[in-house]
Amino acid sequence: MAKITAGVSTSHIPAIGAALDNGRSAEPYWAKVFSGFDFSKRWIAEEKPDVVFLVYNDHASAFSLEMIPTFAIGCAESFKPADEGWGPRPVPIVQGSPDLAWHIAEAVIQSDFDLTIINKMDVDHGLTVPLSLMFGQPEAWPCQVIPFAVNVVQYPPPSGARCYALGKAIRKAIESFDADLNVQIWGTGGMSHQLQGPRAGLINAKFDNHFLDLLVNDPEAAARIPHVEFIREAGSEGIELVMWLIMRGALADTVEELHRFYHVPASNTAVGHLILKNPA
Ligand SMILES: O=C(O)c1ccc(O)c(O)c1
Repeated sequence: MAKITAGVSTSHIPAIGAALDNGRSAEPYWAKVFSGFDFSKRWIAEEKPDVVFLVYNDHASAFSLEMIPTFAIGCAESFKPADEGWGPRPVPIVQGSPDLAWHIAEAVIQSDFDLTIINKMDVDHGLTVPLSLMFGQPEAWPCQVIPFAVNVVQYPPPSGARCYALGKAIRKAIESFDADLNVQIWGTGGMSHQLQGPRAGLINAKFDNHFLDLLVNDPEAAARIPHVEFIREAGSEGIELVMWLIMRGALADTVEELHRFYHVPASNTAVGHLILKNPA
């Protein structure tokens, strides 16, 4: 059977992708950001996941105000990097995992979570920046990826509790897939940031670190945080942290924290990163 061996969370700031793509990652400002992923790159090279189930949000690249799925699963054979206004990122095409994705869609929809099935989609920085942070700049991404897009852009986003429960349904679905696959689940976005209005630039390190602690050790409490608290404490885009709850819901109640990194600033946000190992 397929197994979820680990969860990874990371912010997905577009300027990180631009720093890598434009050869600026050694500059002192960016070197500090990338240093938080040195352990992670060594770790994942040994772990060699077959598939990453990657929870992220689209930034009006594949979707728009014309179409806003709350939860959308990518079932295609492959996904091209999106053109976000300055040409597609020079990163490999993402290879999907259609058989597993369709199995998850069937199991999760029949567990009463209504997913939108996506058979054609370009993927933006929300998905490609986490891949770059974890794998660097390879010729081809070393594993298959199932993109799982969550609406955290247009009100109303799903609650943290709903996301946490969805993670549990995703875990059941993956672990009932009859193939010997090493699967990781990643939750991306966050941490505190607000990109517009009088509070633009808001960073709340105390809230972010408390959220990291809760996510690892008391995920039920993290799942009870209401939208208004995320937005008040972590800024309007801090709501992206509900995506980390999908990742956490898909792991065991007790996990081992293998790695943690927290750094301010990267562009307008705090960078948070966790690697959580599922018990064997
Ligand atoms: O400019 C920024 O800091 C920033 C951060 C995260 C995002 O997802 C984004 O679209 C922009």
